[in-house]
Amino acid sequence: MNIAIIGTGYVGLVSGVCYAKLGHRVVCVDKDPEKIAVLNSGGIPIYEPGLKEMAAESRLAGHLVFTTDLAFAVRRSDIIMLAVGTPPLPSGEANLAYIDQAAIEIAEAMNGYKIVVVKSTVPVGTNERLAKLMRSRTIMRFDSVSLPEFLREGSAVEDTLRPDRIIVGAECEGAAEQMIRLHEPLTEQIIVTDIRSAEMIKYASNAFLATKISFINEIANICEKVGADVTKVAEGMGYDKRIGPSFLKAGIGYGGSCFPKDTRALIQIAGHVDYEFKLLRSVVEVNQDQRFNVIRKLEAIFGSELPGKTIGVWGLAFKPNTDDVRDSPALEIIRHLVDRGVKAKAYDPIALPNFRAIFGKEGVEWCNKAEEAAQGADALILLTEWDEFAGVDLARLQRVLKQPILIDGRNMFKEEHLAGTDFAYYSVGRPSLSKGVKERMPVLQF
Ligand SMILES: NC(=O)c1ccc[n+]([C@@H]2O[C@H](COP(=O)([O-])OP(=O)(O)OC[C@H]3O[C@@H](n4cnc5c(N)ncnc54)[C@H](O)[C@@H]3O)[C@@H](O)[C@H]2O)c1
Ligand SMILES: O=c1ccn([C@@H]2O[C@H](COP(=O)(O)OP(=O)(O)O[C@H]3O[C@H](CO)[C@@H](O)[C@H](O)[C@H]3O)[C@@H](O)[C@H]2O)c(=O)[nH]1
Repeated sequence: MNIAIIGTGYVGLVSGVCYAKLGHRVVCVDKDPEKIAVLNSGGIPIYEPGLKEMAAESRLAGHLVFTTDLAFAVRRSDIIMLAVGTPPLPSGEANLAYIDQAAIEIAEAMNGYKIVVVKSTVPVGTNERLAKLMRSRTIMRFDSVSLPEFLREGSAVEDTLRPDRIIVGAECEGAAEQMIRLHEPLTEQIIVTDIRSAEMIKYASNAFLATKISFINEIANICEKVGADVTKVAEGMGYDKRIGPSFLKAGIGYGGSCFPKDTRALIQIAGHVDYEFKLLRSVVEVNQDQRFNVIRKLEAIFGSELPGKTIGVWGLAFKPNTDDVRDSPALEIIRHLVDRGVKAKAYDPIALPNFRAIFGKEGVEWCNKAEEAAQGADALILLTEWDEFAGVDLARLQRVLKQPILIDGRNMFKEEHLAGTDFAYYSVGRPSLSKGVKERMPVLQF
C-alpha cells in the first residue's frame, strides 16, 4: 500500500519505518526541515533501539522517503496517517492546533479518494470534527479511521511489530477492511469499533495504567510505615490473573509525553460533559506528590543542612532506553533541589543533552560518567533505572562518595548488591532493606 505519514515525531517515525519494513511504500512528512535533513542523511533524531538500522534498510530498498512536501506525500498515497503532536494546553486540554492545520493541508492537497487515519491521541469527537473541517476544504471523497497508537518509548519497534492489539475505529467497512489487511501480519487481535469508542480506548488505557502506578505507589508509601516490602506485595498481587504483574513497579511516579498529558486531558474531556472524574484526579495528585518522596528523604537525612550539600543524580530520562525528557520527574526534583541551594551533579547515559536543553536553571554540574556524578557527593539519588547503573560496583561507588548514602527512586538494587558495603540505602516501600543495610542511619518515617 502507499502510505503517507504526517508528523515524523516518535509515533510517525516508528510507524513509518515499521510499515516500510512490511514492504509498503511510505513517505514520512514533517514540517521541521532540520528533522527531515537529519533523516535524509541517514540519521535518526530520537534514540530508539533498533530503529536506525531498520530505517536504513527500508531507505535502501526504496520503501521509505522523508520529505517536508506534504502535498507530494498526499498525492502519491492512498492512506494518509496523522501522527502530529497533541501537547497539553495550560488547562490540561489537548492542543489540537497542529492536527487541525495538518488536516486542512491534507484536504487542500487531495487528488482523489483517500483513507485518512488519525494515529495521534485526540479527544472523543475529534475525528468527526476533522472530517467536517476537511469536507469544507475539498470535494474529494475520503473515509476517516481512528487508529490509536499504543507503542512505548524504548521498546517502540517491538511494540509496533508485535502489538497486543490493533484498534480500528471506522464507520466505513471498506476502510476498516483496508486497516485489517494492513495490520494482519502483526497480530490476530484487531478490534473494529466505532470511531468515538476507539478514541476513548486510547485515553482509558493510559488512564488505567497510570492508575495502577499511582495505586502501587500509595501501597509503597504505606509499606514504608508498616514495615512491608512493596516489591513482594506487587509480586504477590501480580500472580492473580485479574490483576497481572505489569505496571506495579513503585518509584518516583510516572512521567513522559503521554501519561501526564493524557490523564489531564481525560479529566477535561469528562469535565466538558459535566462529569467529575474523581478517581483520575487522585491518580494525578498522587503521582505529582510521589516524586517529592526523594526530597523528603534527603530532608530527613540532612535536616536544615540540606542547602549547600552536593547531591549526585543518576538518570534524567522519564524511563530507561529513551532520550525523551518530556515531563520527566527528574526535571522537577532537580529544579526543587537547586532552588533549595543544593548543588546537583547529574548524569544520564543518553538523555543528558535533551535534559540540559530544557532544564533552564544554573546550579547543576553536567557529568559525562556515572562515577563523575557521584564523586565527592554527600548523597546519590537514582531516578531512572538504566541497566548501566545495575552493573555498578557499589563498594567502589562508596569510596567515591563523600558519604555512602544512596536513595534509590526505582528500587533498582537488592540486598545482595548492598551486602558488604556501608551504604545507608533508602528505596521505595522497602523499609526492612533500609534498616538491614545500615544501622547508624535512621529508619525514615514520613
Ligand atoms: N510518543 C509516544 O510514545 C506516543 C505513543 C502513543 C501515542 N502518542 C501520540 O501520538 C501523537 C504524536 O506524538 P509524538 O510523541 O510522536 O509527537 P512529536 O512531538 O514527537 O512529533 C510530532 C511531529 O509532528 C510534526 N508536525 C506538526 N504539525 C505538522 C504538520 N502540519 N505537517 C507535518 N508535520 C507536522 C512536528 O514537527 C513533530 O516533528 C500525540 O498525539 C501523542 O499523544 C505518542
Ligand atoms: O510499573 C511501572 C511502569 C511504568 N512506570 C512509569 O510510567 C511512565 C510511563 O512508562 P511507559 O508506559 O513504559 O512509557 P511510555 O512510552 O510513556 O508509554 C505509555 O504511553 C504511550 C503514549 O500514549 C502509550 O502508547 C503506551 O502504551 C504507554 O505505556 C514512566 O515514567 C515509567 O517510569 C512506573 O513508574 N511503574
